Amino acid sequence: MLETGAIWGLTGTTVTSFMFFWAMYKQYVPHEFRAYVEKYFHKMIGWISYYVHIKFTEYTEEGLKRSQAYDSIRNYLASKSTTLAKRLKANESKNSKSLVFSMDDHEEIEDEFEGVKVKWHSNVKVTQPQHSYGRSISDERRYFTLTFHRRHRGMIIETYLDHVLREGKAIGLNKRERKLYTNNSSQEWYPWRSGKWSNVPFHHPATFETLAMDPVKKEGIKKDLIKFSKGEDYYRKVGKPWKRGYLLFGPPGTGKSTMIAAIANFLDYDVYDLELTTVKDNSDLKKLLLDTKGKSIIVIEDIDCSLDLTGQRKKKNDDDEEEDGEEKKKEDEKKPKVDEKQSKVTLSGLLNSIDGLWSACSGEKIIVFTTNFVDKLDPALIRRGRMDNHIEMSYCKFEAFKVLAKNYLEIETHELYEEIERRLEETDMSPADVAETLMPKSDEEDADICIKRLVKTLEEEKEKARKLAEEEEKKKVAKEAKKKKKAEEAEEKKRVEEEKKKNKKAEEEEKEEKTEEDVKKEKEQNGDVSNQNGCN
Ligand SMILES: Nc1ncnc2c1ncn2[C@@H]1O[C@H](COP(=O)(O)OP(=O)(O)OP(=O)(O)O)[C@@H](O)[C@H]1O
Ligand SMILES: [Mg+2]
Repeated sequence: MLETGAIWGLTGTTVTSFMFFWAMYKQYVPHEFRAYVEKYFHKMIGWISYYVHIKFTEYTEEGLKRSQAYDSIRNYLASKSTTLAKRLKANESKNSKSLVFSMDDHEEIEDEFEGVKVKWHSNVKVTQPQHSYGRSISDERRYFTLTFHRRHRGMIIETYLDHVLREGKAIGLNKRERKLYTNNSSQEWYPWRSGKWSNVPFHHPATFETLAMDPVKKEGIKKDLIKFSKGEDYYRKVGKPWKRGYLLFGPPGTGKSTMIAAIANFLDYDVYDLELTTVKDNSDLKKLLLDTKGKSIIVIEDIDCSLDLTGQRKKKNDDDEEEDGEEKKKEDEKKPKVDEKQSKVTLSGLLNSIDGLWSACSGEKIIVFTTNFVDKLDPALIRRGRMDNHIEMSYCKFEAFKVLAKNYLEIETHELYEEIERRLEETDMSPADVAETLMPKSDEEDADICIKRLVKTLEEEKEKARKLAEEEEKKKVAKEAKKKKKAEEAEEKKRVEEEKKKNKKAEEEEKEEKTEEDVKKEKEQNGDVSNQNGCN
């Protein structure tokens, strides 16, 4: 019998030799040849092994779309790994108050279901490094492998996997930390990363309760959202993809972005903030949208500025527009220009991405466009069916003011409310400006001071608006006078031209008459001469 020392010695030698050969293999066998060897090695193992392996990759469809099955499995395994795995990964939780553990890369855990044991292995494959601007960066592709005895194949595929996916999804929904995604703008540095999202936790405090707008309109929107979020069967029945488009339009500071945050909080959805100007082309846009999950809001802010999506503008057929031509040109020059080199997304590309065939992938989605200038948009972009619900966010009126006063000052009534109501009807002030005026600027400022400040501001705003209107009126009158003068000058010019023409014609006719008379006289003279000659 071998002694313990001898066994350790033997084992040590075997391990050392193995490590030596492994290092030699890795160093000297070329990469292509290794892939070849590994392929046949796996084939051989398959012939003799009793075990079945199933691979679940992080991205599906040629790496275009994040796999929901992978995410569910990760959640399921994370719930098991705290007790079963030896190596864990720790991340901060939702509120950064505690830690969340998950299975580390290259770690293995065993699970048991209905008396059957299976093994899960987490893998990561690092792609060949890509070189850009002198940097060498590689991409990591993760996947899980499930291993089980082949005699349980039926049960595992039909029952166990269903159980894992269902549990994982439920855990995911429970623990879900909502995210705000934004598309990567660093394509120049990492070109292969274009078409990908990066994210941060979404903690916007806006809710429908704090949103200042007409309560009837607000209720309507809430009902619409609830109907949509519960409408899976209905959408299937009518044969429509489960998505809904919202167009939010109105002047700056009227709460369009705040409304998006309120919708996200109301439905518990993620937000994908799509910056169109950094999307390379239509195909990149498709990739990005394919990589979005269900229960999400896809937002394109200031769609009129994002790209030249205004389609055919109104044809100029108006005198006024001709007059304004130069002013408009100047204004256009002032506007920031979209970098055409950077983004080649077209209107048709965007339309296709909103409701092309593949846009119906991966669950319910809300698409929101915001704009300050709804008239500038191509009608095709905002037609019902694409943008189903058009919501105007307007200047602050009394109902909206009451919400703001309640939020900012915690008051529901005040003796100046009537005056404020009247003044708000007379003045166009955005909720953002009203909110800023209402906000106490120091501990000494109470509700009364803030309300009085608002009344004063409204008065000033009214005066400002009056002066502006006067100036506008003056400009209009000057413009009219200029137009009239121009028309009169043109009329005068026309009259002079016609007069000239008339005179010229008269002169010519006179000349012609004279010539005829001369000819006649000449003839007569000639006749006289010949008669005299004849007589002689
Ligand atoms: N309707 C509103 N209810 C509550 N707060 C509002 C409302 N509108 C504006 N605000 C306040 O004003 C700020 C600016 O509003 P927001 O960014 O939503 O305006 P916007 O319409 O998106 O403007 P822009 O057109 O410039 O993007 C918000 O942070 C919020 O505090
Ligand atoms: Mg905004």
